[in-house]
Amino acid sequence: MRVADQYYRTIWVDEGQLPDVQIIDQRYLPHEFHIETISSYKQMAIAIKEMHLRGAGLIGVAGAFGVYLAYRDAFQANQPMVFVDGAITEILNTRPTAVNLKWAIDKVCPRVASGLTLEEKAHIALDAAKQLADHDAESCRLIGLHGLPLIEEISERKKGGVVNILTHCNAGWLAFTDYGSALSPIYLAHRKGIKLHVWVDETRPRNQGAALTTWELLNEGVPHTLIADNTGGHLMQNQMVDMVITGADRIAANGDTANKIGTYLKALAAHDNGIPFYVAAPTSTIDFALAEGLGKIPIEERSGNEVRYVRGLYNGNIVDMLICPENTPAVNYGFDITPARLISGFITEKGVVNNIKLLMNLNR
Ligand SMILES: CSC[C@H]1O[C@H](OP(=O)(O)O)[C@H](O)[C@@H]1O
Repeated sequence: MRVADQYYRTIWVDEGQLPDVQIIDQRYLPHEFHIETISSYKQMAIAIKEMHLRGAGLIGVAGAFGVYLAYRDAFQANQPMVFVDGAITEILNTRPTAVNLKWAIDKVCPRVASGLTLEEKAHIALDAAKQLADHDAESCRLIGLHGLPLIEEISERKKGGVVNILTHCNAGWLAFTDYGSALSPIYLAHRKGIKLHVWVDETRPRNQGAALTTWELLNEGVPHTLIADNTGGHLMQNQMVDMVITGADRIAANGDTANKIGTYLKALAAHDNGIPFYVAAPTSTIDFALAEGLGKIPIEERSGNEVRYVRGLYNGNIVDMLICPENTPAVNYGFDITPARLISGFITEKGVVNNIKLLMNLNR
């Protein structure tokens, strides 16, 4: 994506022998644009856990680069393989819900054959991580292509009138290496001249919608309006939403989908109002080993401080403001499960599918 006339991916390495990893540090957006240099696996594990970067696809790619850094750390400090194994387990445990993390690490690790030096292993892991980053970006580009006809169809039905799309959290460019999942078809439709408007859920507690999705849409010139999380139902009852597109962090084999907390309520409201509800995700987000999602997909619980405080700009400084009495107990479930029956279809890099059988076929 272009930011201030320069093209960026969300994660990359510069030229050179076994380079550091660069990421866009999302904690400061939309107010400041920071790039963080990641120089060790430990730093990468912290970046994933503390959400310097986030979004299922990007978490996966970052995990892959974390494996590379673990080999590089071991090579540079002359550590045994047990160090690398421990590092990989640590990276795997940073965020439990997005299955892309395991998917990516499972892709990189078998590529590193035993019998090689640690330096050679680091080079192989680096190449594998770079390939996964390219794969992630290409998958998202294809999600855009496959999702586009769904928007075009509504536009045609409305005789070129504005297509109103509601989205939750940030499933855009920032959540992947490039393009995004839910936002990818929206960007493509906008570039093709289709009139559209996006309702952006603020997405408490961390406000990925308010902070990140609005920033992305503004950058791309896509008309949008920020709404409080509780507004969607009212908009849907009043014919102000034509479709909902969200991302996903893990899709079970029956189609049950984990996504940012609050997604389920949007799906219920969409169902009640006959509004199509699509989940856009690469097939790396499908957990084919998990028969169903309800009660089975691990739900990340984060610090209650993310609920007690809200981050914002005050007098030119980024500050966290307490919004309740100090020490008020707060619970912070990061995700909820939307049952498959509420989902109209899945927009993947292999096409749009709406039933379990077709979803399973994508694994071939
Ligand atoms: C890959 S879709 C983006 C996805 O990421 C969000 O979670 P988080 O910001 O906690 O990483 C959310 O569920 C979005 O839909």
